[in-house]
Amino acid sequence: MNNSLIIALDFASKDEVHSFLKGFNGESLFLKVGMELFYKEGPSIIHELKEQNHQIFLDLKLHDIPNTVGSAMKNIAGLGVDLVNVHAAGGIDMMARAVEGLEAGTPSGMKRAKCIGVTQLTSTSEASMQKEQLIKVPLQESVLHYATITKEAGLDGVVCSTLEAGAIRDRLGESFLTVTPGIRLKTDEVQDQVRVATPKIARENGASAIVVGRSITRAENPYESYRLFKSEWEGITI
Ligand SMILES: O=C(O)c1cc(=O)[nH]c(=O)n1[C@@H]1O[C@H](COP(=O)(O)O)[C@@H](O)[C@H]1O
Repeated sequence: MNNSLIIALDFASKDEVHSFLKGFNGESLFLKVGMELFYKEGPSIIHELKEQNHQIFLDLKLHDIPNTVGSAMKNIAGLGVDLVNVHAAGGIDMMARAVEGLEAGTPSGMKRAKCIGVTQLTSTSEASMQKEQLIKVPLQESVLHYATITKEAGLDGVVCSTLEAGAIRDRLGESFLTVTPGIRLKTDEVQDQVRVATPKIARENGASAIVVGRSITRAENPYESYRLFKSEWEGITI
């Protein structure tokens, strides 16, 4: 999990995923399946990707009452994915039930998926958070607070931007995961993201993993783009 580059497979169907992965020559990857793809293809896409030896982050961002999230996680656990997430705003009870559900649903002999809490989405600015969520503290404080209650609930880490990763690490320790989307190369367009940084900054700030979507999936040469992100993330000059 640590030092992973996770590719966000934000595609409309498995056909698009297959043609994307063709360019990677069977390399074992860490792939994120999100709502768009999962709501179209369901569990079959997970089974296929697992058969191809990829690690999987199932990003469904659960946020509901504790009982519903716990039961949903029990079903998700049977899919055998490596990483799942919930919204930390759902609260400590909800997050604790998510982990209980995962534990109850993980088949014996299999490792339970790691569970992380989404703090403030990387598309959220401090101004919009304060105006729309009526959270009247600096954004970093809100993220740190969500991270603290996520740990208290027994989760394995958080989703945050690279800009908060260092402070979370300092407060909650190195083993508490910081999975960071909003990653762009200097020359990339930011699009709908707000709190963005390069893979180099993510590494310098001590992020556990980076999540990269469109800069790789929509690139002219996705494999080339993947190699570029990976080398900057790992600090290797190519
Ligand atoms: O949980 C996530 O993965 C997530 C949380 C967050 O705060 N921001 C965020 O961008 N993501 C996901 O990370 C990916 C980022 O994609 P790109 O902006 O295309 O690189 C998308 O699949 C988002 O759903």
